[in-house]
Amino acid sequence: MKTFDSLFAELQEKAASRPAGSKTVAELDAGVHAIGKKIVEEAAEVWMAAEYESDRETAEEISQLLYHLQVLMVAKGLTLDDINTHL
Ligand SMILES: N=c1c2ncn([C@@H]3O[C@H](COP(=O)(O)OP(=O)(O)OP(=O)(O)O)[C@@H](O)[C@H]3O)c2ncn1[C@@H]1O[C@H](COP(=O)(O)O)[C@@H](O)[C@H]1O
Repeated sequence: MKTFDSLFAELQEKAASRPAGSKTVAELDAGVHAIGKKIVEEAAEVWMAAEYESDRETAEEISQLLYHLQVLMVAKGLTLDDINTHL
């Protein structure tokens, strides 16, 4: 099963190799402003799912929020250690 760390490694590799059809590459090319908007949108979807939808749907929305946060980390050149040091 994919984990937070393994997904991050995959996204870093996608950013470096830039394969055709990658949503991550498209999002990185859209820039930090667009990624930030996506994070806010996904955060709202997490909130709404937690209040009104099932646990499975909430978990799915959380996974999408984590994905978009990781894309922002890659866009900014942040590493997992940069984040982990603040946990
Ligand atoms: N985990 C994810 C993931 N989670 C969310 N998303 C993106 O988030 C979108 C879902 O957002 P929404 O639910 O808001 O759907 P939407 O608004 O209709 O989507 P958009 O119109 O915004 O594209 C999807 O379309 C994906 O673009 C993800 N895109 C990719 N991954 C994983 O990232 C890795 C690299 O993916 P690629 O870069 O596409 O190869 C792979 O392991 C993928 O499984």
